[in-house]
Amino acid sequence: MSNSNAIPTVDLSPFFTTGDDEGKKKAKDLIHQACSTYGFFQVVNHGVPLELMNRAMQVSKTFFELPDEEKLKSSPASGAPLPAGYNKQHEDSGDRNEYLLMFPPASNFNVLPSSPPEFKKEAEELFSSFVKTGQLLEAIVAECLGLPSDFLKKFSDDRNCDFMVALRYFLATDDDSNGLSEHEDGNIITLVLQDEVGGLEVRKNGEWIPVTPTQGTLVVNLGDVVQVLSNDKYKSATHRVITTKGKNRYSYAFFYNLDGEKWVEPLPEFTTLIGELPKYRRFLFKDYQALRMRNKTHPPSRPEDVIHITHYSIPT
Ligand SMILES: O=C(O)CCC(=O)C(=O)O
Ligand SMILES: [Fe+2]
Repeated sequence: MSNSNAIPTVDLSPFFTTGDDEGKKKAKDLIHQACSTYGFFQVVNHGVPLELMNRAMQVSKTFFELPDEEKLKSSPASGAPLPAGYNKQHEDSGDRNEYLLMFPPASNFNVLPSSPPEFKKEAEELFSSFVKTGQLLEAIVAECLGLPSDFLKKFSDDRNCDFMVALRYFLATDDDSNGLSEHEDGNIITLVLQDEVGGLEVRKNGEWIPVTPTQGTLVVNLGDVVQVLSNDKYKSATHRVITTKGKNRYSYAFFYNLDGEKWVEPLPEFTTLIGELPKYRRFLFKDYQALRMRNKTHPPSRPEDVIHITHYSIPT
């Protein structure tokens, strides 16, 4: 892999001290470059303690290694906006993984495993730590876009909509290595903690670039909401996960998300105020989230019928 294709790693430590304007500028330049082209970067010194990441990864492994009947005790209850609890992908979905989805620790929707006993504590602590990093990144991304640092926070600050998924990917076989099909995330910003197995790939200039795991590093990608608000100035990253023979991949994905009642559309700063036409029509975020859920629960037989953000594109 040539250096020009490496996913940049950004040191966030300047944002945890005062006075390091040079360091902040360097970080923002890197983030701006990555977000303008393909929407993916990695961060170090992001505020999530290494010890916590390791403990959370360990409890996830212990949970997923339990027999199915034990895991199924955490099956989702009905009525939640997303299936909070343990889920195995349908055979026909093509995605070879199982996952446990959770909302913020205080949510009544959560169905967290009682085994291993430490699962709840570690996962909740990881969640809360991810929220803080998400808030920091939200402010940085706003500034990189040339907006006030509290712009996205003012746009939507309902942290009850955030969710986190602990994932286990199955082993690759001779003819199947599809862990998670190529997609873009629908939210604002996603954080991924991956183990040492690898398999996450991002599409850049038509090529799939592996995001090589490094201890202590978090992967960051932008979601569709930022792409729409910025009228395509920043990209929602296209990514996928490839499975590995003989090794399960474990990861946590944290979705810094939007209040479902919010209307999303290109901001005037990226349209009327600079003389550009909007590339998307406005939509209610919960409608988009429901369409995306339907993609998963009732996968269309033809790939071109899967709903992406282009569903709201205005033809030029
Ligand atoms: O497991 C990963 O590394 C990525 C997960 C992901 O892309 C997703 O859940 O949307
Ligand atoms: Fe994703």
